[in-house]
Amino acid sequence: MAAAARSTALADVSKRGAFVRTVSPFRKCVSSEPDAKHPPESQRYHLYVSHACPWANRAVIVAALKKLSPKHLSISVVHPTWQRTRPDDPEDTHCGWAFASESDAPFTSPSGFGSFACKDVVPDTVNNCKFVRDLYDLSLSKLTDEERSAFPAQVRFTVPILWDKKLGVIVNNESSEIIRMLNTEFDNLEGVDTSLDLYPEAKRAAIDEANEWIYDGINNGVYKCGFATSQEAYEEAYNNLYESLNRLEKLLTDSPYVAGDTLTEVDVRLFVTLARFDDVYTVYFKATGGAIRTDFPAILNYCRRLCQLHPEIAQSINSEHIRVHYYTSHPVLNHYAVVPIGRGIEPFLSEPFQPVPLYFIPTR
Ligand SMILES: N[C@@H](CCC(=O)N[C@@H](CS)C(=O)NCC(=O)O)C(=O)O
Repeated sequence: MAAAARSTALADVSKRGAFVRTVSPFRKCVSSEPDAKHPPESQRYHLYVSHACPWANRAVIVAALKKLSPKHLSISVVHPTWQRTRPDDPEDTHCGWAFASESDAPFTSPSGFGSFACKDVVPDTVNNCKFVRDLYDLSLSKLTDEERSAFPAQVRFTVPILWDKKLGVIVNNESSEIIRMLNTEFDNLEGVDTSLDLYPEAKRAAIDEANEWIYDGINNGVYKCGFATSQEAYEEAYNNLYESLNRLEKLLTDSPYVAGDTLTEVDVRLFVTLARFDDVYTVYFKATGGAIRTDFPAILNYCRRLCQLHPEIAQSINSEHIRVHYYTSHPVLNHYAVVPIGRGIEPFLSEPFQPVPLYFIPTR
């Protein structure tokens, strides 16, 4: 059965060494339509996230911007360092996200190195699980035979997860869909910011178009660089990444947000990758062609605008979890779990942002 699949995204590599992301299998929706299986209700749903994970960071930002969390939506935050998820079974070497309490002893890396504090973590008070994998097992055990047969053979135990506390199942584990639900489906609950629409009708075509090249070149593009297992696949991903960043630099020289003059979901989806770029992707994922704070002034200016005008975005960044996770969780990439000293993006965001167009180019 699907729950038996025990590897992680690092194993998702094609014959020619290119990273190919596995499709998220839980794709139900919270919906305000009559008779919906998962109707919007205050405190019915729970978000499982990692502060290190860019995909989960999207959900944390949208929940905060819409004023859904913590009043209507509760959240658990895993420890940044992956652990053996079946430590008593020598045959089962899967490593993945683990829950912890702040009072727990520090974790070591899966290869047994380092000491990483249980700081800024929130345990699983909904299901009392020790590992994110356990949540998938719980939810998979409730599938009907028909549903199970439609499930992929390989299930990755990923975050974010949107969990239905009433039915005891995962609703959805795909961040791009979770943020759309958070954006609209809870708007009837008290105190939710209904004036904020991150996917407005009039901008949908522009948002969809930008999401596509930004996902391929940048969000998933950094992973294609970092998880490639052949020179050819890495170089292809690298070229695509820097072509996309140059395209973005040009766009943001003239535009305050990616899709014009207001914040939309494309900015949230993009920012979470930019926030990890300099401390992690330039080193760990071999993105050596330029860093945001030194080589992309318009992108840096845009990050400042996002964080200063939308403080929920700035508050969602946890540079320590980010660094600790990447450098300690994949022994195959960094066996000794030595974490490079990082400066974090935060100190670079406080300088006032400039209006656009960023550069005045005289016509003669
Ligand atoms: N397409 C998913 C991707 C989520 C994802 O890959 N999350 C990573 C963390 S950055 C994860 O949980 N990986 C666990 C694993 O690969 O086993 C989404 O956008 O929600």
